[in-house]
Amino acid sequence: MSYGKGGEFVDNVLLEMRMVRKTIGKKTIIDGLNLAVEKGSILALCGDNGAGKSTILRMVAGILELSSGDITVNGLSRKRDRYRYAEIIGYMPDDYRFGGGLSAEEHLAFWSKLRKAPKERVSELLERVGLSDVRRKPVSAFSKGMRQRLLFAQALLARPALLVLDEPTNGLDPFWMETFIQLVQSAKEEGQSVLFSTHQLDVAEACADRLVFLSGGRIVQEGRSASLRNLYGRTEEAPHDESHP
Ligand SMILES: Nc1ncnc2c1ncn2[C@@H]1O[C@H](COP(=O)(O)OP(=O)(O)OP(=O)(O)O)[C@@H](O)[C@H]1O
Repeated sequence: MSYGKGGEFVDNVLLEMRMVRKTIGKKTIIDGLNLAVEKGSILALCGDNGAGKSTILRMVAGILELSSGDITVNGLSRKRDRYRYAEIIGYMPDDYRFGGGLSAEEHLAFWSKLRKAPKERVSELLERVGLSDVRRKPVSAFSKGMRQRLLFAQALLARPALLVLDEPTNGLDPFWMETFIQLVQSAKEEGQSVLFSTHQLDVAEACADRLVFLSGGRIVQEGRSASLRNLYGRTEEAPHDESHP
């Protein structure tokens, strides 16, 4: 990585957050955050409940306003190039209410139209996340893990340069957790970058190039070492997800 004259990251940086602050009422949630994700790399945001992970990801995804600072992706500013900026990001929220009694296939088809993704992508992704057999079932009948896999598929639809995933392995059983790791690694091999939040340090260590630990809206530690686990982390048991291919 190299730096420009103004101290800015240049060359291989895809996502850059500069002095990003978020306040809600009198509360400072994110406090002057600087963070960069290199092209073709995977960064895991770790930290306890309330550390600010979801807030950061929502700001990067463009669905939550910044109080100050700016975010750029591939040189496009969130403030100035709002629409083009949004097009290069695939976002998986941590909580999404599927409504309307639609099936998995109908949801993905709807999102693929919005993102102008080719039709074939729908069946390809349903297959990849193991939902082909239940494609016509209403999502309201899905387990948490199955809904997570569908949300992950929608983030992948348009092959975005940046995947922003909020707690993507939450609710996945060990099989699908392992599959998730393989899928983000293939995304990386195809040149995509990934920014995801997790409480599961095993997952972060298995697939991320860099782990960033947050506390109170600030970065408190970063690196690639398993020893960080002893300082800041806990590994949680994976809940049961019945649906295997
Ligand atoms: N709309 C809001 N109004 C007030 N406070 C908020 C709001 N949204 C988030 N916060 C606060 O901001 C802080 C960071 O929340 P955030 O959801 O980003 O944390 P997190 O690291 O994602 O937590 P978790 O691991 O529990 O998902 C928390 O103290 C939370 O209570």
